[in-house]
Amino acid sequence: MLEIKNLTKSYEKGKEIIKNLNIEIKSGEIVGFIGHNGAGKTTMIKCIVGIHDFEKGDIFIDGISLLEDPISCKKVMAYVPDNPDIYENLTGLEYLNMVADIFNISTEDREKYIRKYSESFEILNALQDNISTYSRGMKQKIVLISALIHNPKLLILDEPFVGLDPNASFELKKIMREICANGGAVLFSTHVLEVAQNLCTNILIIKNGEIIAEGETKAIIGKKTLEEIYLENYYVK
Ligand SMILES: Nc1ncnc2c1ncn2[C@@H]1O[C@H](COP(=O)(O)OP(=O)(O)OP(=O)(O)O)[C@@H](O)[C@H]1O
Repeated sequence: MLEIKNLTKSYEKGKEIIKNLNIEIKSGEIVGFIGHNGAGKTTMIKCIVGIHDFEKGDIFIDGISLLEDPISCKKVMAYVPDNPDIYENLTGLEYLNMVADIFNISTEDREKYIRKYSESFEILNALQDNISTYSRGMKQKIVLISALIHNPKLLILDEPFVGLDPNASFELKKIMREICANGGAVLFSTHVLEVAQNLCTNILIIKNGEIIAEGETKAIIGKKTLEEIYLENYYVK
């Protein structure tokens, strides 16, 4: 579903933030992406979703090269950034319809998905209000719904649980599992190791721009907790 080959990314010449990185994520996997502050998680995510360019390598989404056909790649994936900065002057519903227009979603499908996810995230009653009146968590819920509205095969999220209330976190985990059960895949960054341990089929650990561990969660943690494994082996002093 996602293949990264020899990815190298720098912001300044000679200072590589992502160093010749190779990753494969298969359908059905929920992958927790963990690593210290400044390790390169957001940078890698922004390369995958086409926000950042990169010097070397390529990224394949469902077999399609991001370099050769970025539009087709963007049609099958969705991205939820760590900061829900969206158009404040629209209502929640106007924003969702705008995204649905971009993805050419039929009236029937958009109504179905907006209702389904607005009910899941308990925001249906606020959809007619201006986004400027929303709390941070409410904005985050609108961004999540806008990501789900085109039924993506690959969902990529940067710190998705920060700021979500417990109900919304529970619903999001359920949705991630649904996407994977339907043959899709999910990649999300997090610093909350308990969530990664309990939710993720696979774990990816990055340190200073290099992948230092990857594999099935149970194989990585054995009889320990992910926190113990992380602190014993990967803690950056
Ligand atoms: N736009 C930018 N211009 C220059 N350097 C940047 C830029 N964005 C990030 N960096 C640098 O790239 C490195 C990796 O940052 P990145 O945001 O990818 O880390 P992260 O793993 O997501 O960290 P965190 O857990 O703190 O969110 C850091 O050294 C950061 O200072």
